Amino acid sequence: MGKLLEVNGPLVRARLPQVPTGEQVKVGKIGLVGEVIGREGEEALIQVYEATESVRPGEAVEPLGYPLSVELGPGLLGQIFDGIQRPLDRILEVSGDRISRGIQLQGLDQERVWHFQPNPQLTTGMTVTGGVQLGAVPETPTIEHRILVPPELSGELLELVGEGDYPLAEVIARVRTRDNRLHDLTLSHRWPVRKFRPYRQREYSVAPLITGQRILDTFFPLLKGSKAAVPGPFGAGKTIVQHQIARWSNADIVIYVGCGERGNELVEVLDSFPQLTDPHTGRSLMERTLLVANTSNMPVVAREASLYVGVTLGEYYRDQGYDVVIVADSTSRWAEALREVAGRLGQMPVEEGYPAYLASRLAAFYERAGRVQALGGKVGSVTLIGAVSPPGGDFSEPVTSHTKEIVGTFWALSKELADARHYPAVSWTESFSDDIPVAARWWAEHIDKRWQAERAEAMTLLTQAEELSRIVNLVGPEALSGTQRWVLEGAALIKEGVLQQSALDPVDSFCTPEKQFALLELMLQLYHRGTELLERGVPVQELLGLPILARAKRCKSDYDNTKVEKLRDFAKTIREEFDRLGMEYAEAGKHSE
Ligand SMILES: Nc1ncnc2c1ncn2[C@@H]1O[C@H](COP(=O)(O)OP(=O)(O)OP(=O)(O)O)[C@@H](O)[C@H]1O
Repeated sequence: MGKLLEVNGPLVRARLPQVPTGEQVKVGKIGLVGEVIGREGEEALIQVYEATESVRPGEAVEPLGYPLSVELGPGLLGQIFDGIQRPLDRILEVSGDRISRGIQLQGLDQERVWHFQPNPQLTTGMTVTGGVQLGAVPETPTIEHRILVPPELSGELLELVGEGDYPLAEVIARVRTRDNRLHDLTLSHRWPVRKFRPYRQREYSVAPLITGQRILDTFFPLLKGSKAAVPGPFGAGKTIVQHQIARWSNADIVIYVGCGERGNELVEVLDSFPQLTDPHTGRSLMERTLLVANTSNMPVVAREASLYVGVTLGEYYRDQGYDVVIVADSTSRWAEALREVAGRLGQMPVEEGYPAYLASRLAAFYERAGRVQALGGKVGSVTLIGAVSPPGGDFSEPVTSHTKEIVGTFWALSKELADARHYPAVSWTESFSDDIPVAARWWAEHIDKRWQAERAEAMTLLTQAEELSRIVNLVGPEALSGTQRWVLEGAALIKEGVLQQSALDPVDSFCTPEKQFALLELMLQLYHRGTELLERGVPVQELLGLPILARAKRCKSDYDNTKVEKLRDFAKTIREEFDRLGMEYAEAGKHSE
């Protein structure tokens, strides 16, 4: 037992000899959750994850003997945890609407029994190592939860229970390590949140995460196992983009970490997620989702822990061979927690009050993304998507600019696009993706070989249009040639017919890769046909007046994902209409000769 010496907001100092940095402690009479973050001689510096009012010097501090860690096992999915893995529904049960402090609750339901099926390939006497699958339980109707030997354990398997129903704490296997120590294994184990879970080797990412959002999948793809950031000024649609990813992406497991965004937004997430259906299975989305949400009564520093809790839970499912997507909202609030702690520790502020280690902490966090071969041999991935909320929408501020250096995909939200009600307001000039070459191989193999070329052509059109719009703003549209005006229309077809996509439109909210490509191809085809006619002397006004242009822009909502063939038929109509127009002009030309 240690003794509290000083309380400084969420940081407290205690006399606590021999307790290592990183260890979890209980602080004060009410037993607040804390973590030792530094030591000076006999004294430990402790970060407390609950409000420390009413805690006084002289009270006890109890070391728990293990680092700040999470409990990993079946029953995680469908849960909503607070930033230190306490289930919110049970917190509310225990304390009512006003969450009291110092509640000790385990992350997982200890009473519930799970139907365990042992791995038939294992026999007693065999040597098992970390990651080997002991068996499995059906966690949800769609996710089989694989029970693995904890990463750092290896030894002789002395016993493995038969098929049956077991609660979490019951011993299901016994292992004797080389030093003759016996280890009882249960359906769950603990893992420290700040330590990445080991794997056998990193693998190249090969497939894009399909989010069903065209601006993301077709224009700025993100591979499964990669890292992305979504920076966005206030109100530019960050939340909707993240919801769309959580809802539609083709990951096996989705983890949403709400660290410190405004309370009402979190309530929105907590209310809306449980009502959503998983489009891939038709079942509740919560069956493959897990939420980690800092409650508003937790101090800012707790945000720091919640991100690590989320990523550790993600790595655990990765080790079972699943593709996991983690959406962190927002890393700016997390960085604010770092700043607050650094300030209280009296560390030298470097950029805008952030400590010098901001960039390295951010990098270390994103480093936990990846596609790996797990210790047990299965391949799984963690894809990290961090929202960033730059104050005033200024992307040069430290968190956004460091994050930009770290991530491979950057989905920059633009206030101007949002103001113009162009949604998703992802800017095509400021966003980037390093994953295009690999994604192109996937698109070529699964959808169409021309994907990369068509994507590049659409981007060129958008860039040309951007420059032409500047001219129009300066000297008016009359200054443009017919071809230039047609370029503007080509870009408008891409913007309105492909990029704009309403999350609220039931037909268009999710777009399959097939339909994404069909739409892109349709718009480019229209543009090419028009260009041909312009070259044959058809005036641009004739083309701009064609009703088929407006129809093409509506195709995204007129044809659902099952009607891609019909969409291609519509493309044929366009060809015919343009051919007819071309013929008419040829005829008219002949007559006038
Ligand atoms: N893809 C979309 N489809 C349709 N509407 C959208 C889309 N994205 C954003 N919107 C509109 O923009 C509004 C603001 O979006 P959202 O709440 O996601 O903004 P935000 O950037 O998260 O805000 P904040 O910065 O306050 O967190 C939504 O209520 C919705 O009307």
